Amino acid sequence: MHWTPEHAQPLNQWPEQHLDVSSTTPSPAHKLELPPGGRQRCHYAWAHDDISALTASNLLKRYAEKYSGVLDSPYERPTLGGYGDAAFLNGAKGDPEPWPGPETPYPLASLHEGLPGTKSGSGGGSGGLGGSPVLAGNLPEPLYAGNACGGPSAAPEYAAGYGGGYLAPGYCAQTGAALPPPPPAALLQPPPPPGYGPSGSLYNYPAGGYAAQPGYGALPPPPAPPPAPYLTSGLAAPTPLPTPAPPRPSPASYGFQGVAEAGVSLKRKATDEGAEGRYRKYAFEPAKAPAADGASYPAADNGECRGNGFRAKPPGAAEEASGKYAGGVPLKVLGSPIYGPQLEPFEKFPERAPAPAPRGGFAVPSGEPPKGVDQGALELATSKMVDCGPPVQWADVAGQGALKAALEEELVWPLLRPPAYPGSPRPPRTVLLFGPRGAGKALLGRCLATQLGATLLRLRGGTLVAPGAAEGARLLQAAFAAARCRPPAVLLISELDALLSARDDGTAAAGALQAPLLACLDGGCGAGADGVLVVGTTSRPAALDEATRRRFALRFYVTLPDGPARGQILQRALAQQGCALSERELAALVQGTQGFSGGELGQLCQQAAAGAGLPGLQRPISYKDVEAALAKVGPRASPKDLDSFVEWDKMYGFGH
Ligand SMILES: Nc1ncnc2c1ncn2[C@@H]1O[C@H](COP(=O)(O)OP(=O)(O)OP(=O)(O)O)[C@@H](O)[C@H]1O
Ligand SMILES: [Mg+2]
Repeated sequence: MHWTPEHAQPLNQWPEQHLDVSSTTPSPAHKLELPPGGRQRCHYAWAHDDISALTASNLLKRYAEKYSGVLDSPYERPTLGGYGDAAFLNGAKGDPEPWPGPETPYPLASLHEGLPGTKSGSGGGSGGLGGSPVLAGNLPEPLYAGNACGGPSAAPEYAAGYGGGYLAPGYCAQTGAALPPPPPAALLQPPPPPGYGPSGSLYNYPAGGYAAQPGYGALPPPPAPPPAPYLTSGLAAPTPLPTPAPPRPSPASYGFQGVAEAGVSLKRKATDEGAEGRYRKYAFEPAKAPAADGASYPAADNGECRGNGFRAKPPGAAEEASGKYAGGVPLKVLGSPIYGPQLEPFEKFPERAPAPAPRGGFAVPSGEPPKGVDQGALELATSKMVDCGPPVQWADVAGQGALKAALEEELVWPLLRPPAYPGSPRPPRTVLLFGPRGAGKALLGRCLATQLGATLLRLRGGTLVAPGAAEGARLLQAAFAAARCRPPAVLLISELDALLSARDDGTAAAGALQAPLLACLDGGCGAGADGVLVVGTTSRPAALDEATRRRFALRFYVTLPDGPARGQILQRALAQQGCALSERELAALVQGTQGFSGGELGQLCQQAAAGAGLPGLQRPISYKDVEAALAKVGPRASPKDLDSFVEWDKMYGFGH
């Protein structure tokens, strides 16, 4: 029999049409056995016990010819998802269990294997990853086992059926004596075509997933086809190999599979520096503008004060940034380059570009001035509390990778995303950041405002307490009202503890502001106050009573910077002073500043500058100046303090 065009059926049709391998008519008994809808099985069963060895041998030949036709036809590699519909195993579609016939069904795998573009022991045209036992052997176990075939792995079946003899054991039991002697083992297990073999780059999937596929385009042109020893009649092998599947876009998420499979929380995977992929954006980037604590920022509310990156680019900002940091010490501990989009706002957006429309659950239609709020206090709050500082990106915060990831995942994304379904839980509107002084709590609050595209309003507990309880309460209410007027808004209340309990300085109003604060938190962040996020910060979390604590839906510990983060903060701070230390000096400095907060590191550099006579610009800061400053500036948080933060975090914090 020769191949004719009719043999060139698409792969997805041949099981229907060519699995009917019976050369005999089914007996009535067989017809009786027909299970409903089990046509495939029955065809197979007829062939099972009716055909002779000779017929089987002919069939083998015939199949080989048909395959040669199939191989000439255009080949399309189905996607993995296609397995669901085309799952065949031992001729039984969609049935993971072997056919329960009286004898073992013919394992057609012995015919199919080694043929590119066919699926072992199956039809359905699924010549995908699991189709070839050669490939299957290279697949990581979970991937292959997870396909829709659901049956026993093809590789063992192949070995048993194919390696054990030319025909399947089930068949040999009947008429084995009549069969010709099996060909040599080398012929029975032909070498796989190039690209399909264990070392082929095309399907040689690493255990870790799909990372870094070189792409099909990089493959060399397929060489001459291998001989076809599996064709007993000596038929010529199909000349061209099937055209390799078109380049498959390698999804970025593939690289992440390993992490997910490891069963580790993604946010914990956010290593601080040098993190690849998605967390790369958390890598520290020298600031484009001094990120001083907010008090120094102009308070004018000219409509450009959203910390969202849409402010006008200051003239020469880019040049200044590059020039300023060009002389910086190249530091090995520095993270990988910042994630692209995070860098863009300054450079890309035109002057006075409109602020992005509030999105998701953080959106409110309008900022109507709330009734009953003192108009004077509202104006005061608006003019004095709105922070017009530069935007702070995640990369502007050195270290704190896990915390940044947690804030983004548990706060920013839920606030920005629209609710998944009506009635889905409201995203949190309050977050407490606690930790040693200068650890970067306020910096993170500003960063949150930037990420949310929100107006930032800042107030300090100490400032509210100073003028007395009544005035403090009035300002507090005005601040919440001003935030509600300008949604989306982030209201950053530093030194929260000052409002709650008597302090060492014996301020009279301390404690008296607790009730107004709770009322504002309930009203300002309750059901009717969409579009406002309250960020409270404190270095004395133990001063918070339960009522206040409960008002903050999320509570995160802001730790002191670790070594690499200290190096980054120091390098930036020193670069701002025109100082470039050698790598060795910087490493020594990092070592010597253990326990310093970010704020204290900034003070250290200022002290060094003062020692060098700056800003009189007598000479650049040297390592000796910094060393001398170390004698004057030291860490304030004691190990005992740090322990108490850890304890409080364990009891009331959310961990990260
Ligand atoms: N991780 C950091 N990366 C870069 N700069 C930092 C970091 N942590 C702190 N700083 C800098 O240290 C200074 C103090 O930070 P910040 O005001 O955010 O600390 P804080 O935790 O709010 O302190 P406090 O408890 O006194 O209010 C700021 O200039 C800030 O830019
Ligand atoms: Mg602060």
